[in-house]
Amino acid sequence: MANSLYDFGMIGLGVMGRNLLLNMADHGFSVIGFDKDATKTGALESAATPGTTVKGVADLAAMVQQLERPRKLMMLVPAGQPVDDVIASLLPLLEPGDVVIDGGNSHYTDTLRRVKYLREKNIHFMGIGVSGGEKGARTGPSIMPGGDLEAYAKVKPMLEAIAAKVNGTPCVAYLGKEGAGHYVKMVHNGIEYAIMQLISEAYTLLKKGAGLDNDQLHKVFDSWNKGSLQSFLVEITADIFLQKDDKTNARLVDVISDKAGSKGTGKWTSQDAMELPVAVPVIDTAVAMRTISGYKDQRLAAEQLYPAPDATIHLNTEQWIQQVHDALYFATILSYAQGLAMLNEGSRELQMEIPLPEVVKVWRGGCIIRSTLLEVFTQAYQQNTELANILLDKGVASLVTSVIANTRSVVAHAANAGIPAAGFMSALSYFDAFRTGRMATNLIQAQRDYFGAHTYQRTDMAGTFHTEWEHHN
Ligand SMILES: NC(=O)C1=CN([C@@H]2O[C@H](COP(=O)(O)OP(=O)(O)OC[C@H]3O[C@@H](n4cnc5c(N)ncnc54)[C@H](OP(=O)(O)O)[C@@H]3O)[C@@H](O)[C@H]2O)C=CC1
Ligand SMILES: O=C(CO)[C@H](O)[C@H](O)COP(=O)(O)O
Repeated sequence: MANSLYDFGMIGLGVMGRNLLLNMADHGFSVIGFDKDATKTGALESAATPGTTVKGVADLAAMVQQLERPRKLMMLVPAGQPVDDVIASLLPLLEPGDVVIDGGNSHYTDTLRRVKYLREKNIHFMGIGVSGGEKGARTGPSIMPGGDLEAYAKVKPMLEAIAAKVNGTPCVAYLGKEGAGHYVKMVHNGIEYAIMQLISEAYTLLKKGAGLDNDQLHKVFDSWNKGSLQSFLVEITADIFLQKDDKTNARLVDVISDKAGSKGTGKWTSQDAMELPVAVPVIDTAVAMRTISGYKDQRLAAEQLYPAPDATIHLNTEQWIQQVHDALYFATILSYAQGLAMLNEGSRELQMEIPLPEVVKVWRGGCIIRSTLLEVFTQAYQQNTELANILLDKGVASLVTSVIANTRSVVAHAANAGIPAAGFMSALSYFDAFRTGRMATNLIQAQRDYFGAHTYQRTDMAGTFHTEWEHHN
């Protein structure tokens, strides 16, 4: 491409950066990518679709000089210090009006700080959440932009071109002010943690409770993926059970260590939810379970100390599979409900103006939490754009009601059989509290007033009251 300038630049040619850039090229944009590792710039060029314009360079200044003005650049580097390092290296090379996008999983408070810092230098900075993993980035991710509307207008045609499509509609929309894009992506990941935890519980309930082997588990999850549980995570779970290990004759899932890692977005969701406050106990539980998974030595020691009850579920296998299906459906709805309630409250508290009807539409395709349920929620928000919690929608309520009895049965059986199912239990407990008009928390308020003169409100008259409680023994 002698003498011509490139439409778009990418910094960081790892899993996401390389694939997103190739996706842009496939949609007719001329692109240039920078990575300090020359093997990655070479790999970028050799992976390009013939006929597309893709260049890889190991010199940041050379990349910036070859971009069309105003420049449009994205970085896909690890969150935290690397993002600040890239900004510091870029700043002397940029001009007022240039657009810099952070497409990684940055914490929204870092994004707020960077937006402010770069605004002072007349550089547009946008935090954009991208979901879909390696394959999604290459063929159509879900994209969650937030921040500067003027900058968004400049990159909107490109983002709409590369995003996943659902019925022809691109899975990208402007999702609010300042750090909103990264806030929405953080909560997306919190919901992702929750649903992954629930699927792992369904797996253990079927495996330990009913003795299903990997082929049977594949069939169950595959059939679930053809019905009301249809989703990306259920689909890949079905695949996982069939994968053979190339080092042994075993199925790969059986030789993978049970320590689950994390990069922090689930934990941030829990932390920020506590801060607001808004209750997201299924997400909290999912984060905690990954933490407990790391206590391998302690768990092995405890296994010797505390013999497990008989884990067999004494129900007809087909009946048990149906009950676990229903419990997974129930708790998945609860996971979305908690995440969306957090977005509602976070948007209000932080004045981000996040449009929830758009969020659920953007999540319908391309992202890790895409599922047929997002269509249900899209309809719910069409009925009421101000819905504080999707559990208050009548359509959602009828779906939840249809599976509640089986969910209660699964939770009771899991408790009796000693099979850990904290996600299901937590979803059910949240639901039972949420649908209770008068909880037992009047007693907590009485205790607070008893020991700390924290006062209380009454059910029968307005005002704030304190009692000198009598000590009765
Ligand atoms: N993988 C996934 O499924 C998803 C990841 N994300 C997020 O996207 C971002 C990128 O992730 P991913 O592509 O998986 O990560 P990778 O580790 O595959 O790639 C990161 C790239 O960033 C480069 N890099 C690291 N530090 C710097 C630096 N200081 N300056 C310049 N370049 C740097 C690395 O270069 P080098 O190796 O040459 O040092 C590498 O090419 C992260 O924030 C991640 O959380 C978002 C959605 C999905
Ligand atoms: O953003 C993503 C998916 O949406 C990334 O894959 C992220 O790394 C997942 O989180 P974790 O690594 O903590 O499981």
